[in-house]
Amino acid sequence: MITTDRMAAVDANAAALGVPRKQLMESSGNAVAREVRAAADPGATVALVCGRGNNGGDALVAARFLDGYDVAVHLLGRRETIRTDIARENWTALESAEIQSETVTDSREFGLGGPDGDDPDVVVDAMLGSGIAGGLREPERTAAEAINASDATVIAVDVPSGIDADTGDPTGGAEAIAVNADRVVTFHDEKPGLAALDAEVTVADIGIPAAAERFTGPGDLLGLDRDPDSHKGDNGEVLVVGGGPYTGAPTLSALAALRAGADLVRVACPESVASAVQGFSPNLIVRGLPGDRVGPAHAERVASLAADNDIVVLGPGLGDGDGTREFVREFLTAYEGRAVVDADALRVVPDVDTDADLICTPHQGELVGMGGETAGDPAERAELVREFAAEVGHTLLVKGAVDVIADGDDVRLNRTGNPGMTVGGTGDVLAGTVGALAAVTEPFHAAAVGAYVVGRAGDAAAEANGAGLVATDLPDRLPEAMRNE
Ligand SMILES: NC(=O)C1=CN([C@@H]2O[C@H](COP(=O)(O)OP(=O)(O)OC[C@H]3O[C@@H](n4cnc5c(N)ncnc54)[C@H](O)[C@@H]3O)[C@@H](O)[C@H]2O)[C@@H](O)CC1
Ligand SMILES: [K+]
Repeated sequence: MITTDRMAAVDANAAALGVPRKQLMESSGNAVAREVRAAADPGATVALVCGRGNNGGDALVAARFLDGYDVAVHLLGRRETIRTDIARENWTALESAEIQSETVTDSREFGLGGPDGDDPDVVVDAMLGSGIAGGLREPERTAAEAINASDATVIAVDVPSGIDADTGDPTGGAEAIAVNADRVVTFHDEKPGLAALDAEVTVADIGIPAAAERFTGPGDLLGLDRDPDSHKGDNGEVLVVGGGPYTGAPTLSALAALRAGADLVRVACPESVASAVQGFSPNLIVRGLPGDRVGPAHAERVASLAADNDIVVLGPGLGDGDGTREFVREFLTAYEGRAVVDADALRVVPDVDTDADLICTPHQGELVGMGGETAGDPAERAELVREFAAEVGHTLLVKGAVDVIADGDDVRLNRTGNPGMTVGGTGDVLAGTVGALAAVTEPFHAAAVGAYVVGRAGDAAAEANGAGLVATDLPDRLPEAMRNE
């Protein structure tokens, strides 16, 4: 099963792997034509009703694969209104090939039949697919009524027009009109909403490489854009809890969280290091905790600070001194929100009883310290991480040459990054980045995107600085790494 949003991400990842959308459209169109051949013998009349998006583009391709059939293409709009270059190129190809095609601009002029007014044997519904928003407008609405009133076998491309592929409900509300399809040929994977429909569903393999789903890619960044109307705080408030023996670690996490898009980043650290942390950047809000180590006496104060933030990043630079583990245990036992847990705080996770939603970011050694297992073979390692995530009941991001992200159900691999990133501090950057992302998206997605963009920032830093790469190079490169291109 794949949702519309995930499908869009996978599609963009496939393009980044060298399989562009136009190539997928060619496969989709071919699959639609095969479905027509399965439904009717050569010589049959086939009306392809095409919208102006890529759903329509799939049927424009199909028309080229239907030699031997009496084909008529109805484009719902003028050529200039076709929304994508690839669909327009396929329209031009049809016109050049002199395949019978007409443009419909006025719904009153829409008719499915040939000159004698008979219904065609097959109608291909390629008006709207995953790009639909709201109920069918004109001329799609009139065309849907005509399709539903005809005796033809109706084959829907990807999803019947007017239906939400994620839910199976009409996009215009319960009573709204949608195409009533006999068959649906959908692409790449089953869609959650199709099973409930009274139609025979075929899933067509369109050549999206499995790696487009298995590995992170630029498509995973889709949907993370800021809402232009958002206010301060809407894009995440992050509390970093750390420091004591180390000052750099919490600072790196906090700066990374800011560069990864958080609106406000607060650092709770021992008073002994508070002014040093503040000295790194005026953009940080620093809250000093009495003493030079974070300990159990601070659990209540940190809990009240945490309540004012969307997410806590727990661990950077905390160390493993007297009382640190007790602090982490006490804090997590009472905390019910979302947190990224890194470094020394990780050891506590497997045996703490918490309602918090955690993203743990261990490297292989820390994973073993938590009680997890690792393996040399990447596929085996991924499966072990998935099983361990299910066991601890949290999201895991296990750092390595290939990072493994798992939440017990899903597993994703990330291969951005480079050996130069084994320098100290890159893990703190990652924890802060994941923290900022987890304030605005789901934990698994946040962990996967975090790994991807920090690796990308590291790759850019390595290109600029070679073996001289240091962790402080990374935060400033995050905004560029998060651009979806
Ligand atoms: N990986 C993928 O996602 C692939 C998608 N493909 C096809 O591309 C389709 C998605 O294409 P698009 O994103 O171009 O979207 P659609 O072709 O579904 O819709 C395109 C346009 O229709 C208009 N529209 C939206 N709601 C409307 C409404 N209620 N009434 C009238 N017009 C409306 C909008 O202007 C929208 O841009 C899929 O359903 C599938 O058929 C395939 O070509 C191959 C791969
Ligand atoms: K459709």
